[in-house]
This record gives sequence, structure tokens and C-alpha cells, in this order.
Amino acid sequence: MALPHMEFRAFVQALKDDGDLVEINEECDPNLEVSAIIRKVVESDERAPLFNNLKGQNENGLWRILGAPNSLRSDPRHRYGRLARHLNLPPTSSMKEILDKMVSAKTTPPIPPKIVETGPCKEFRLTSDQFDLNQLPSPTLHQADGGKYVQTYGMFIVRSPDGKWTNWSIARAMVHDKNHLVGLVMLPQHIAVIHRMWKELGQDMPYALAFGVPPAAIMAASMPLPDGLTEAEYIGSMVNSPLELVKCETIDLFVPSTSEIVFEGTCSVTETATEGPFGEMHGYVFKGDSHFMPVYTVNTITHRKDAILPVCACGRLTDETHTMIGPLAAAEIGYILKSNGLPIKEAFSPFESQVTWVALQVDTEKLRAMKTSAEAFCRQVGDLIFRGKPGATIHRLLLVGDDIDVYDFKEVIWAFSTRCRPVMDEYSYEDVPGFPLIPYMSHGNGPANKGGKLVCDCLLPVEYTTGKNWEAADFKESFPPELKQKVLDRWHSYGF
Ligand SMILES: Cc1cc2c3c(c1C)C(C)(C)C[C@@H](O)N3c1c(nc(O)[nH]c1=O)N2C[C@H](O)[C@H](O)[C@H](O)COP(=O)(O)O
Ligand SMILES: [K+]
Repeated sequence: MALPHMEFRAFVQALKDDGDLVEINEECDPNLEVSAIIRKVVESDERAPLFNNLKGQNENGLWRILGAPNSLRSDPRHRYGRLARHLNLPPTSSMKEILDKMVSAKTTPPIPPKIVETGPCKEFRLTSDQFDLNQLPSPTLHQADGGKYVQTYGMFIVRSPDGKWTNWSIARAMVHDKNHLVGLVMLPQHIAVIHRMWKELGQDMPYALAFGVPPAAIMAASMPLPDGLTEAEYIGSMVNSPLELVKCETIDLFVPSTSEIVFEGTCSVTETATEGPFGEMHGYVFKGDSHFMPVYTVNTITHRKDAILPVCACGRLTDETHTMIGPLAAAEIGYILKSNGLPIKEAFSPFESQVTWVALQVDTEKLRAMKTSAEAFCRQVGDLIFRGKPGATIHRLLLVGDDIDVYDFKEVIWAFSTRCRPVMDEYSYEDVPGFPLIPYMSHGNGPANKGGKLVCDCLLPVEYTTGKNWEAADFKESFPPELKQKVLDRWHSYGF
């Protein structure tokens, strides 16, 4: 068995060994029952459910479902254990350690993937007359959804026509009919950028959709890495070993050889169909909210025996859209600001903001050395992030001082509530791309795709000039160290 971060099935075994898996062997219905269970799981940080017995499974066990593949654990000591297992990090890892790992390959040489002859994803092969996506256990995730969202945690593999850039990403897709999907292809995402390249050529875009890929790969697939960067070699560098890829049956693309399930085909550059509505990452399903999106033809399915389909039943806190989309964008945002010489120490997207905010911890000593103004600094940050792709999903950037732990929302909201004067300390951006999936954008008063962004300065003026001139009225800062130690030592003898 390979290591959990390099093979999905080993990852599932690792969850089981961690006591972080519940195997459900009684028959469950992929129409809402499975998702209801997953929703209850992610709303209470319960163990991940593995559905071994689904209505509609075919004779080779295609497919089972693993729900909540990268959600939270209830034990605070292992809160991010499932994310850590995706990266071969200890289950006690912090979010900082996990995100540092995700940017670690920025400064190490890429390691190209290794092509292998075959692999477990080739155990079974179905041609288009041998499967019906409506008969297979494609799950319906929310009762108001427009279709069966079979694709919520698989990885799209698409390549630029010149073959130079292979992008791996997660984008949703639902069953359109027995051999077709329809999915969200939306700029500025790279899948949409590459789709446009094929459209300009007048050729349908070959794609592979691999489910149950190496966990390290799905993390990078969910991260807004730079244009033109091929995730496969970035991940190779991150895990310090080449990923093993195998050639698709019908198209000139390569997929991780241990993938659980692989759909192969072409994404039309002309034909669209109605997609949505879908219960999305901000926690809403708007009735009738569907749009025309590209149609994917599924020509071939290859898969492992008793293959497992990972499913994110997304919506309200806390599922993979919150543990991954916001934090991974924050990691990229922090990296961009640092590599542009700005005094940023940490960046995180608070779940409580439904990952629409990124909090940036500022090194205020370096800030003071810049002898800059609040307006100039906030505009510098906002221009770098809101005019670039990694900031696409983020609508508030909060600048906080050294004393604020951006990974702890209690800290962030204290600074925001007490140090950022509404309006005067906020710098608006109305002329930048907006994120249309946020309800106040898609169903609000202004344009869905433009503006609605702020840089919120949660640094007090003294932090720009002479430095912090207050003590927090709390146990940590308002008492001499020896007294604090005495209180801690005697805490129980006092009677607490
Ligand atoms: C982890 C994760 C990420 C995403 C999504 C989901 C999960 C679980 C769904 C549950 C399927 C919900 C859907 O909103 N979804 C999604 C999506 N990006 C889209 O353009 N379209 C989508 O439908 N991302 C985010 C993208 O994966 C990242 O933005 C990534 O950065 C993209 O890669 P790239 O274009 O930057 O290379
Ligand atoms: K990506």
C-alpha cells in the first residue's frame, strides 16, 4: 500500500486507522439520503462516512462513496487531521503547517511526473454503451439542486492546445444524461482559460475527470497556483517524489494511475445546457438559479474494483469548500504579498466569514520602517490581490497587527470590531472582478461580477508610526509574569 497522500485508497485506510471513518454497510440511497448523512457529519465535525452499499451500484461495485473527505475532526488536537493526512503531515498539524506545506514547492525545483504503463485505475473499462450515469449511484446533494452532482471532489485534467500547460482543478459538474455532464466553467479559473483556447481553435476540449486521486494532488487542484503552472510537477516537488501517471484510453491526457474512477471525453466549445442550481459553498440554493454551461461528453469510464467516489456535500460550515478554497487562496495571497516585499507574516481565510475574507497579519515593525500611510499601504495590498486571480473569491482583506493570530477568529473579529473604523478605515474596490457565487453578488443589489470588495485596515494609526501603545485587558497582557505563574500554579488549590 502506498502512502496516504499518494494513493486515495491508502488515505481511506489511514482515516480508518485514525478512527476517523464510519463504514456504512446497510443500503443507502444516493438520492438525498447519502448527502443528508454527510451534511449532518460536516455540521458536527463527525467521522467521515464510507458508504459501501449504494442503491444502483453495478456488478463491479461501481461505485461506493466517501463523504466529507477533507472536513474537520471534532477533537481540537486533531482538528485538521484529515487535511494533514492529505499531505503526509502529522494529524496534530496546525492550519499554518498545512498551508506552509502547500506553498513549500514555490521555491523547490519541479519534479515531473513518471509515466507508467498501467495501474489500478485500469482494472475495469466501460465504453459509452456500457454505462448510464443516471443508473449509476450519482448523488443528489440538496433537494433544490438542478441535478445529480456526481462531480464535487474529482479533479479535472485539461491541457492547452499547444500541450505546454496541463491544469488540474476542481470544478463542479452534474449529470446531464446517460453519457453527458454539464459543469461550471467560469473565468478567471484556469479550466475556463484553457476552454477558451480550444474554443478559439474551434475544437472541443479533451478532458479527463479523475476521482479518488492522490490526496496531495487534490489539494493542489484546489489551489490558485500561477497561470501556466502544471500542478503535476508542483505536487511532485511538494511531496519530493514523481507522481505516477498513466495514459487515458481515448484521449491524449494522463491521469494518476491509482485513481479510483476516471471519466474521459471532450468538453464541448459550442454546446451548452442548463447547469444548477446547486447548494454551494456560501450555504444557499436559490430556486431556479441555473445558467447555460458547457456539456462534457463521457466517452469512457475506467475504474478500480469497488471504486470509491469522494463527495463534498457542500453548503454551510464546515466542508471542503471552507477547509480548502479559502485557506488555499489565502496561502497563495500571502505568498504573492511576501514575494512583492510587503511585510505580511500570515494569511488565513476564516471559516466564520464563509471563506469570503482573508486576514493578513502584518509585521508592524517592518511596516513602520516603510514610513507609509494607511491609505497607501492598503491600496498596495488591495491592488496586488483584488486585481489578480488568487483574490477572485475573496471580498474582504483584513490587515491586523502582530498580536493577532489570524488562524483564530476570536482574535480577528476582536481586531476588526475595535480597530477598524467603519468607512474611514476601509478602502473600497468597485472596479475589480467580483465573485458571483456570493449571494450578495448573485442575488444582491449591484452587478454580480464586479466590485463589492474592501481592504479593512484593522491597524490603529500608532501601529504605522510609533507602535502599539496599549495593553490588552486580558489575563495574558494585563498582569506581571510572576503573578500569572502564581495564579496558574495555584489554580486548582483555589478550588477551580
Ligand atoms: C475544494 C473545492 C474547490 C472548488 C469547488 C468545490 C470544492 C470541493 C465544489 C464542492 C465542487 C464546489 C464548487 O464551488 N467548486 C468549484 C471551484 N472552482 C470553480 O471554478 N468551480 C467550482 O464549481 N472550486 C475552487 C477551485 O478548485 C479553486 O479555485 C482552484 O484554484 C481552481 O484551480 P485553478 O483554476 O486555480 O488552477
Ligand atoms: K489548481
